[in-house]
Amino acid sequence: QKRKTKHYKLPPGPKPFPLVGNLLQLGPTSQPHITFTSLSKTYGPIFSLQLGQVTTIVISSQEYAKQLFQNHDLALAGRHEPDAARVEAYHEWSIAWLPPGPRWRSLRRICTTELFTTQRLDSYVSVRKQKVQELLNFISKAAKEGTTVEIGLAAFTTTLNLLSCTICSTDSDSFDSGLSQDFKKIVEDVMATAGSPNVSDFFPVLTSLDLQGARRKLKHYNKFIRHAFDELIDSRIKNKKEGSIACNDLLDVLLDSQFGASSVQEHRQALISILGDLFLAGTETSSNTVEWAMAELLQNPVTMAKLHYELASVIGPECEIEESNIGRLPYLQAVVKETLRLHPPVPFLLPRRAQETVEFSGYLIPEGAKLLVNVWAIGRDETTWPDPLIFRPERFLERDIDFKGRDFELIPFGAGRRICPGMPLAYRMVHVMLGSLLHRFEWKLPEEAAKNGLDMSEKFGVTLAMARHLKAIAIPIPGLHIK
Ligand code: HEM
Repeated sequence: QKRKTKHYKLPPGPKPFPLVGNLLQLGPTSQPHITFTSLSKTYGPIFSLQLGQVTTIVISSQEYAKQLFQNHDLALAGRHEPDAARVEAYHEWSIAWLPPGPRWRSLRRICTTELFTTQRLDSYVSVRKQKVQELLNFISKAAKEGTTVEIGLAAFTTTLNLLSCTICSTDSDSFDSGLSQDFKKIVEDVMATAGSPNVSDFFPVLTSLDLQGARRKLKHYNKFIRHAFDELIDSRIKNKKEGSIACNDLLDVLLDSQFGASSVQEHRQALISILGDLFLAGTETSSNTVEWAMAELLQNPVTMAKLHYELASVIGPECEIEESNIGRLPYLQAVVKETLRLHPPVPFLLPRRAQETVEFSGYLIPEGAKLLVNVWAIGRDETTWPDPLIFRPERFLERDIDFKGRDFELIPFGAGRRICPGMPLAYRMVHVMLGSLLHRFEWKLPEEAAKNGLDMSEKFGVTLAMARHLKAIAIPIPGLHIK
């Protein structure tokens, strides 16, 4: 390999200093997606950085993303898991952080065949419908009482319930218990901690010092998460022993599979990591999408009116939006795509590791290098998107572009073998939640936000959240009555 690639060089980038590499030039950045986008304007759509001991290659254009997924997907499909993901060996059974070996394949296969097939997802449609109805009832109550709705939290609670009834046939929370608020805080903090630049990741020799306290924080959160899943698993095992009717859901399948675990403890560790992956990866991403979409709609009344019109004419006042209706709502789909373009919930695809040295479009990607795909930059690239900063869903009515991993200018779920396996469920949840909020209610901003403008700043982590959570006032649409 070395002989074959000796004529190639790393992609261009700022000259590194000894030992620290380019770390000092980057400065303390709390928004790496923005910093890296401006670097791409200087060094081009593929550039390299030496971040401490780690050679890092950053891709910021659809052309290079296409190269990656079409020509080098396997060689570059390893993961550069952050040190934070290694706490209590979480990464050893995590679909998100495992390298693409037999263990990753078997865990991913179980999830895709037992959870995300159309047939499996269809079998839980009516339970999910019930959960969306609870969301509408909650908002209806807030509208009657004249209180503002924290959109992200309402969407998060619903997502949590939609996921838990699909994965383990249980309700996680009701709207007034406060549990989902605690869980949301934990997921937000885990995402921010795992995604933030960490000295331990740049200098693996310093890992044991945990200079930024990331391990300590994650240990604390793990305790809460582990406790919640332990309770869930123990109660299912007890029910099974007592002869209760099998739920035949993913949790039953996971309990019955060994997937190579060599002891009871290891099996439990595997269950915690898999459930952790699904709940952590599935909640914030989906609820943030609804929150960003609502924030954009509230600032674009004409777009909101068009969406109201589509929902009123296609669904009508008597019916609720169902998952099977999504295909008949092209404007709703365009609004979701436009939201995912401007506000990709995962701004960088999860960091990849070169499993071997690769010649990549005339450049060298050395074995072990870290590869980042800046989805945020690709969605705002002015050579692809006219007026990229304007929220204009119509662009997706004019061009046939989808986010399923074939159109590399829109890859909020990634592409290739590591594409998000939860996409089919996220697709249903996000469209139905957003569509229902708009079908049943008019929305306005509280006075202060209406006067001063909405704060659209971002909080960076593995996921990209609104730094100030969106609050809005719901007004029931006349003539529509929530049951
Ligand atoms: C709008 C919602 C969502 C978005 C935008 C999203 C996006 C992503 C992205 C960008 C990745 C990384 C892909 C890569 O590195 O190439 C990913 C991975 C993953 N997502 Fe999602 N996701 C969403 C919802 C969900 C849901 C609902 C679930 C499950 C319940 C889920 C489970 C996962 C898992 C397990 C992985 C790791 C896959 C692997 O590394 O093999 N996601 N997601």
